[in-house]
Amino acid sequence: MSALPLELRGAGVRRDGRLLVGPVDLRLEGTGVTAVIGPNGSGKSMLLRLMHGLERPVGRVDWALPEAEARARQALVAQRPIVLRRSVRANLAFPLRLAGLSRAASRARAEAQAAAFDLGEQLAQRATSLSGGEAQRLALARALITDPEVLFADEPCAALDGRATRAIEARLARAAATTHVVLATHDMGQARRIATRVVFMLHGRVAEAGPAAAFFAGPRTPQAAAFLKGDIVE
Ligand SMILES: Nc1ncnc2c1ncn2[C@@H]1O[C@H](COP(=O)(O)OP(=O)(O)OP(=O)(O)O)[C@@H](O)[C@H]1O
Repeated sequence: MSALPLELRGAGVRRDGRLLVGPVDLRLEGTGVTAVIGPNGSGKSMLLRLMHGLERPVGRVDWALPEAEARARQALVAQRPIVLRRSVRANLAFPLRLAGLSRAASRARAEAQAAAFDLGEQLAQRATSLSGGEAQRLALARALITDPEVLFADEPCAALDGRATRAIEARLARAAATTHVVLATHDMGQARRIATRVVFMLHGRVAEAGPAAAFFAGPRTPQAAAFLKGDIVE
C-alpha cells in the first residue's frame, strides 16, 4: 500500500483569522522532484509544513493511508541541517532503531548509507563538528535511510556553496527514482536542473502547476513568466 497520492482540497493554514496559505488544490503522486517555487513569502515553506502535518490544516489534506502510517513514510530536511550531538554513525542508525531494527542491522545499514553519501570517513566523528555541506549530506542521508515515499526538502541548499549544492542535488535526483521529492527552492537554476514538476506559488496559492519542461518552456500565467524573467512579482 502506498501513502500516495496526497490530495489537498481547499487546504490551507490560518493564523489569527488570516489564511497564510490556501486554499490550495493539489495532488502529488508517483516519484520525481516537485519543485515548489515562487517569490519570498509566497508560502513555499508553509505549504511543505502543511503537507508534512506540522500545521493544523484548513480544508482537507488526505493521504492514501491513515495519518500515522502516512507519517511514517515521509521525512523532512530543512535549510539548516538538524543533527544529533552524537556520531555520524549514531545519527544514521537512529531512525532505524526507532523503526525497530536490531543494533547490528542498523549499524550495517548506517555504514552503507554513510558510504553512499560520502561520509564513510566521518562515521565516528561528532555530527556537530561536520562542515555545513557534510551536515546537510548527513541530514539527507538520515532522512532517506528509511526509504520514505515522500521527502520534503525546504531550501536544503540555501546555506551551501556550489560544490555542496551539487552533491545534494545529485542525491535528491537519485532519490527521486523511488521517492517523491517535494523541494521548496528560491533557486530557479536548481529547479531547472532537477525538477520534474513545478508548483508555482503566489500569495499563498498555487498559481500554476504542471510538468517542469512545459513550465520552463512556456509558463501559462503572466506572473510565472515575469518571475522566470527575473522581474519582481508581487
Ligand atoms: N509563524 C508565522 N506566523 C505568522 N505568519 C507567518 C509565519 N510564518 C510565515 N508566515 C507568513 O506566511 C506567509 C508565507 O510564508 P512562507 O515562509 O511559507 O513563504 P516562503 O515562500 O517560504 O518564503 P521565503 O522564500 O521567504 O522563505 C508569509 O506572508 C509569511 O510572512
